[in-house]
Order: sequence, then C-alpha cells, then structure tokens
Amino acid sequence: MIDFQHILTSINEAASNEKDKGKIADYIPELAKVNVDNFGIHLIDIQQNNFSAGKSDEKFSIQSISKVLSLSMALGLIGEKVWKRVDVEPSGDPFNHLSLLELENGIPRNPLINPGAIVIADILVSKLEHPKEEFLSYVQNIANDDTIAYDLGVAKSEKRTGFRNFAAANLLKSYGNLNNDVDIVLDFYFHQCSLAMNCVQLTNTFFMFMNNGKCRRNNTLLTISQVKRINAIMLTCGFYDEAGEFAFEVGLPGKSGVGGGIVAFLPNKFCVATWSPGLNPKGNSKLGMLALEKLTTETELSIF
Ligand SMILES: NC(=O)CC[C@H](N)C(=O)O
Repeated sequence: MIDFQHILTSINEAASNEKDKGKIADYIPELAKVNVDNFGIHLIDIQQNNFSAGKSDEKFSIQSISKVLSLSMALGLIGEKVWKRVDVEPSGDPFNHLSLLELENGIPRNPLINPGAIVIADILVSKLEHPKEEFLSYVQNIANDDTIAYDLGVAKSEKRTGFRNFAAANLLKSYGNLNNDVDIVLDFYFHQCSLAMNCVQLTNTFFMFMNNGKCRRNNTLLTISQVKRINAIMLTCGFYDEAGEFAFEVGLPGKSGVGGGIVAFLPNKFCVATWSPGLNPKGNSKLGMLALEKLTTETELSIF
C-alpha cells in the first residue's frame, strides 16, 4: 500500500526548501499580487481517500486549466463538430503564439492553446443563452461545489492587458473561424480563465477525467470516447511547448495554468493538483512540475 500522505508531506517540505521558486506571471497584473512562496498539493484516489500538504485549501486563478472544462462542455453541446474548427496536434509553441494560426489559415493547432480555447469560447457563446452563468454552473455541477466562482478582479485585469488574445481573436475572425463579436467572446474567455479554485476543488473537478467520465457522485458526465479524446489532448498538448517534457518527467495527462496550478491524473487510480505560483520559462509552475515528477518517481505510478 502506497503511503501517499508521507510522500505529499515530503514533497511539501522539499518545495519550501527550494530557493528558486520560478517567476510569477505579471502580464495579468492581478496575478502578480500573489506570494511566490505559496505551495499546496492535494491527491484524491479512486476510492475518494484524500491526502493534502501545504496550502491545498487556498484558492488561486486556474487560468488555462479551465480550457479543459470549456472543451468538455463544447463537446457535450456539439459533439465531433468541434474538430472542424480546431485541430488536435501539439503546437510546440508557447500558449499565446500566433504565427501558426496564420500559417494554418485560422485553424488553431489544439483547444488547449489560447487561439483554440478562444474558438471553443465562441462555440459556447453561440450555443448558450447565458454563457458565463451556464459555464459556471456546469463546473460547479462537475465538482459538486457551488462555492466555485469567477474572480472578477482577475477577469477585469486580463481584459485590460490581454492584447495578444485580442490579436488572436481578430485573426480568427479574419479567417471566418469566430462567429460572435471579439469583445463578447473574449469577455467570456477572460471570465472562464479567472475561475478560482484550490487544489482540493481542482482534484474534485478533474476526478471525472480519471474516472471514465463519472464524477464523484457517480453520475456519467462524459462518454468513454469523449474522455479518451480529452485525456489524449491533455497528454499531448496540456503543457504548451513543454508537453513532451511533462510526459517525460511525470508521465501523466494533465493541464497547467499561468496562475501556477497543475492538475494531473492516472486513469482509474488517482487525481492530483499542485499550486505554486512561480513559473518556469515555458509558463508552467516550476515547483509543481518538480513535485509531480517526485510523486510519480517515488510511487512508480504513471501511465507508462
Ligand atoms: N497559460 C495560461 O494559463 C494562459 C491563460 C491566460 N488567461 C491567457 O490567455 O493568457
């Protein structure tokens, strides 16, 4: 029997002793206010046993992690038609890169980089009557937690400085791959990214990707085929141009965000979330990646 609690406690200790904790994302001014010393980790196993260390109950901005949830909702609404507007290949480029979009005629490489997520946001804005409210309820329902909310300060802050996202949305529009107004789609996208959760809530939300589409209450929210597709995209595209490195070091599907969160899971075994706001040069949490590498190395549990 693996002693998860012992491993998480030692990961937390190692993180607090680490001198170089990475650099906080400051292109969204509101994110720059967070203390770089924060570290939290939480793991839930398939039997719903919970293990925690550090600040696992402190909320942070999940940012790009939300892209998995908007993709799930869009797949539920329009099914395989999603893939007409966004591809499923790793980009090998930073999350906010634009040149590929131009080279590939406005079809984003995948739904987990910004241009892809903006297309997904456009789908949700088209299909939902009250997109922000309905997306939030969708997430609350998955997690079985109606305390999950948008951080309106973060959404507003990103709206003021999200110049590259405005550029991406305009480029998509010029290629005919954005049906709604740029401002309306980005307002939705910035709110979606501002979702605040702690590590416990993140593992509760991503439990269904680990558990064949069934959430913690055992309700089926995704089909087996949808889970296969989404998990494959997390493995190949979940860490921008560091997806290969994450698979190599950690060996789990997962997703990161510039708020410093990472969620990853071993299907049918466990789901784990880390939070450490300092990022490495590729925009992934520096200590979060180290923590997960330690977890899968010490437990000898990975998809490989
Ligand atoms: N990688 C991220 O977490 C990026 C999300 C952020 N909201 C952005 O669009 O730039």
